[in-house]
Amino acid sequence: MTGTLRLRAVGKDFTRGREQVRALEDIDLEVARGSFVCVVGASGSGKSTLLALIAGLSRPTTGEVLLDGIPVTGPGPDRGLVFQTGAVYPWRTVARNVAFGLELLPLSRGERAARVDHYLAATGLTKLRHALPRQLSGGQRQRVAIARALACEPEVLLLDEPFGALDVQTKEDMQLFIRRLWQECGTTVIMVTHDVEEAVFLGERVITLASNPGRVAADVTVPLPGERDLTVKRDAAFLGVRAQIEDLVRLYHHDQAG
Ligand SMILES: Nc1ncnc2c1ncn2[C@@H]1O[C@H](COP(=O)(O)OP(=O)(O)OP(=O)(O)O)[C@@H](O)[C@H]1O
Repeated sequence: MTGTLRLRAVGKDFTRGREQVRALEDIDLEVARGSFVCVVGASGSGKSTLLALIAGLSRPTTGEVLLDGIPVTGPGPDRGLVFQTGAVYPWRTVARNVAFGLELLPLSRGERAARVDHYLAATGLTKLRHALPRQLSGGQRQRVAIARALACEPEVLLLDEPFGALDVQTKEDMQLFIRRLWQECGTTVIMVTHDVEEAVFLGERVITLASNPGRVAADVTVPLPGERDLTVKRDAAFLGVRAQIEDLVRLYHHDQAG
């Protein structure tokens, strides 16, 4: 089906010394174009492995990943990836960081400059365009990484704990920022986080992974309106889903420990 990301019976094994580790098993997932899906689960449940497979940085041992019906065989500009920290080039200015991925695309100089300007404005970084990453706060640096990924206008934006290293206040600012950006850009977003509150606030769907091997334990649709501000975190519906998913993460974590 067009516009959709599909994982079909995806499994991933790693070898660690003489041991075989099954990081993911039998993952079947369909993510519609333009949706916002969060992935939670205990440490080691395979969240980062799942993103790496979708990004094409790693190949599945079994099954396949399909974007618009075409198998993913490597990284590509149709999938942008942002990590927790440090994914900006320290020697490049903000604007040149945002331009980085565009240098590999068949765009004219004018088109490239217009894209950089557009995504600097969308991420509130226009005034900082000549700054170097070391002159920025952690939140600003993450916005540069997100702007750089979005500038390639990917079909899917993959975020791996992008706000995990930020203080609570900055994190909430970034949560509002990424939701607004998602609504403006219409890109599909798949975000891995440890933080269930964050997952419920941001996601239309929250997928919980179980560990050992990593597999889909639950796929919960978040019953909240599209327009959300931070006060929604105090609503009964929000607190109910949050508790439900926290229980699932705990259950499947204990499952693994036991
Ligand atoms: N390159 C690798 N070689 C061997 N084992 C690996 C490799 N990458 C991941 N693993 C194993 O696969 C499993 C899943 O790891 P992964 O990093 O995807 O989990 P995660 O849910 O993202 O964890 P965390 O929340 O701690 O980041 C773990 O058991 C991990 O040790």
